[in-house]
Amino acid sequence: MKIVLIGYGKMGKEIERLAIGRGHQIVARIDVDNQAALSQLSKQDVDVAIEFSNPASAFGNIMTCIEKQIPVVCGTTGWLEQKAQVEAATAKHQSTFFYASNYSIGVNLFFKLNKTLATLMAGHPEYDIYTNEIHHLEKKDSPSGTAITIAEGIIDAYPAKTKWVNNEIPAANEVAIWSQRESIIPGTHTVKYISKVDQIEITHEAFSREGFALGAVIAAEWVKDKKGVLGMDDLLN
Ligand SMILES: NC(=O)C1=CN([C@@H]2O[C@H](COP(=O)(O)OP(=O)(O)OC[C@H]3O[C@@H](n4cnc5c(N)ncnc54)[C@H](OP(=O)(O)O)[C@@H]3O)[C@@H](O)[C@H]2O)C=CC1
Ligand SMILES: O=C(O)C1=N[C@H](C(=O)O)C[C@H](O)C1
Repeated sequence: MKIVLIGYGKMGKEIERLAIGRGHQIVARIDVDNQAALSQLSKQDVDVAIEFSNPASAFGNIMTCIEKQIPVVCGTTGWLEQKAQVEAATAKHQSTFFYASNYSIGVNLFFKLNKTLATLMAGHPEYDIYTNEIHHLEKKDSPSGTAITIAEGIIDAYPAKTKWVNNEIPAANEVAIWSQRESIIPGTHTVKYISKVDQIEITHEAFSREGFALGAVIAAEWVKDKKGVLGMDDLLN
């Protein structure tokens, strides 16, 4: 498979290592110093683009791919207020857009566990809900995309909660996400239910970026001949 990497930072380099190991070819690496190279590519040059850049540049990069009908697998977080525009453009250009806030298989299992736990706990208001994410000091967005997905999962399953807040004391209808930036931590997410007498806690801790990168390459292999707006639920089910 011919892959273009958009964003050649920590994730771009890890994806390159795993993609080459699985027999794929990297035909271009687009980063901040050669952004124009993306507009010169056509769908004949590339099977799929994998986009891990930053919150400010993701939308433009994705739209360029969609307009060229290059299938794009995006992992960049912190830009999702523009996702509806991307979905409309995908339909208009009969193109392909795959998105996940987290490509790790373990985290996607954790998302399911989180929803099941929230369903159980919805009948036990004596427990307060607490969620926490810890990431390395270079992370640009807060809260993490994964933490937002976790909070949305709780809101779906726990009728008394209708919105999330970040790093502020929550009102009764709010899920608090507490964000922490520390050292080189690849990504740790915790959900706790705390009562006066005990607590229930689930945590996913990534030991490296390998799980994220492998999931993105598997998504690229799966999506290359598909059309429409897709995500991890489509891939894993
Ligand atoms: N969904 C998932 O599973 C995961 C998502 N992520 C997300 O992926 C994104 C990237 O993470 P990470 O690799 O750690 O970040 P890095 O900062 O290490 O890499 C991002 C790279 O993109 C470059 N860049 C900046 N502007 C552009 C542009 N216009 N076009 C192309 N590249 C550009 C940056 O250059 P410069 O540094 O010079 O600005 C940098 O080299 C983040 O949003 C992060 O939250 C991360 C891990 C897993
Ligand atoms: O920036 C990161 O590093 C990560 N970002 C994603 C997020 O915001 O959830 C996924 C992972 O936690 C690593």
